[in-house]
This record gives sequence, C-alpha cells and structure tokens, in this order.
Amino acid sequence: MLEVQGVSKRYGETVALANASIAFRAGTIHTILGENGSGKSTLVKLLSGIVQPDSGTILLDGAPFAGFGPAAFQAAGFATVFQEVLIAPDRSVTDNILLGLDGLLTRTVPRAERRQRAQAVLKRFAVTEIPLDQLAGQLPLAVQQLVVLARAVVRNPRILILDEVTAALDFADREAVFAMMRKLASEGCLILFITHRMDEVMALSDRISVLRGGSVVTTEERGTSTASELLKAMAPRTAAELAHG
Ligand SMILES: Nc1ncnc2c1ncn2[C@@H]1O[C@H](COP(=O)(O)OP(=O)(O)OP(=O)(O)O)[C@@H](O)[C@H]1O
Repeated sequence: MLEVQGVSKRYGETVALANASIAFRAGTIHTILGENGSGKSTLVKLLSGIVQPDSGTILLDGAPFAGFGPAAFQAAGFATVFQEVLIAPDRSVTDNILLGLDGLLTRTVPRAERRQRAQAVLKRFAVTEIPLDQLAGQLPLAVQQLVVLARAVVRNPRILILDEVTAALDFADREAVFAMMRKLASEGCLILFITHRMDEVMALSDRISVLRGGSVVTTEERGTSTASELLKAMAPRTAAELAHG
C-alpha cells in the first residue's frame, strides 16, 4: 500500500536517512523503533510532506507519489500527529478538531452539527470529558494532545502517523487510544506508530522496523524478535553495556 524505497536525506553533513526502504501494509500497526537521532522524525516528516528526500521514492498503491507539501499528503489520506502539540490556542476545542476537515465545510456546517461531529470523534477514544467550547490553549497539555489526535481521526485517514503521541496521556486515555488504533487498523487503516516504550511496542505492533543511523536494520512481524533483541538492533553498544553491567 505504502512503500519508501531507497530514501536518503541529509542535513548538511548529517545523514538523517540513508537509503531507507520499508514496505507498509494496510490494516497494520507498524512501529518504527530507533534511538534519538536514528531518523524517525525525518521519516515522519517525509511522510507528512514537510521534508523532501534527496533521493529515493515514496510509492502509494504501487505508483510513485509525486505530491509535495502537507496539503498534498493530507489529500492523499495521510494524517500525522506530531510529538509537539500543534494546537490553535485561541480557538475552541470544536474549531481545533474541525480544522482537520475541509475549510469550506467547517465554515458552512451549522454550529450544532459542528459540535456533534467533534463530540462523535472524541467519543471514539477520549475517556476524559473534554469541554467542546473551551479555548484549547486553556486545557492541560495531555488533553490538548487528545484534541490534536481527534483532528487527525476526523479526516478518516488511510494512513495515520502517531509520533510519540501517547507519552503525555494518562493511563485511561492511553489505553483508549490504543483500542482506537487497533480498531482503525482492523478497518484497513495503516498506523505508523513511533514510541520509545518497549511495552507498547510489544503489545501493539503487527510489524516493526528498526532504524539505526538513518538505515533500516530490520522490518519484521511481531514475535520475530524479543524486546532485548530489538534493543540490540537499535543500539548494539548500549545493549552490550547493559548486559555486562
Ligand atoms: N533540521 C535539521 N537540521 C540539521 N540536522 C537535523 C535536522 N533534523 C534532524 N537532524 C539530524 O538528523 C539526524 C536524524 O534526526 P531525527 O530527528 O530524524 O531522529 P529521531 O530518531 O527522530 O530522533 P528523536 O527521537 O530525538 O526525535 C539527527 O542526527 C539530527 O540531529
């Protein structure tokens, strides 16, 4: 469904991605694992239309995807929730969620229906009650992250990219987000999941790719490697130091 083929990206002297290739499958939760600086964020930015590769190709449904810029990627069904909470602080929760939809639609849909749509999408995963009319900037950071997640989900994306989004959430909301991820995947959505937490990786992933120094070390099915084998693939030296105390 989605494939990156031989993708490279440098920032000056720094190689962020080096000839990286991963084939993703629809209807899976595909985790990207890697230490800080291994290229995860660069891959996320590439698949969000924010950075362009120096070389290599993105294939969507078997054809090279020529679009550039966030709007082109969104139109093709990609939705990304970034690690940094990108909220419009002076707009209501409802407005923030419906920012995910077409601008014209959000202006023409009556207020009551706008609230209903925002409520419906939040119900899919937020346990915390979120006041729809409150200015989003006044909410705690974890709640803001749920609002941003709702903005992505309201678009019914084919490809949902979640970059460290669960870190700030409390336990109940995190579990609810995981349940939603599983449900979306069962409906055919591809979910790219970026996390540092090995328990989440082992519990949720259908497939796992490990990045190291911008290269893809492995792409494998869940259960192929143990958590410590994955850690070793991510950071062989750290894993060896841990093993030898
Ligand atoms: N805009 C930039 N300018 C210069 N170097 C950059 C830029 N963005 C990323 N890099 C470098 O590229 C490499 C890969 O970074 P990237 O952010 O993709 O890694 P990451 O695995 O997402 O790390 P983190 O977990 O810290 O977000 C790093 O060495 C980083 O310092």
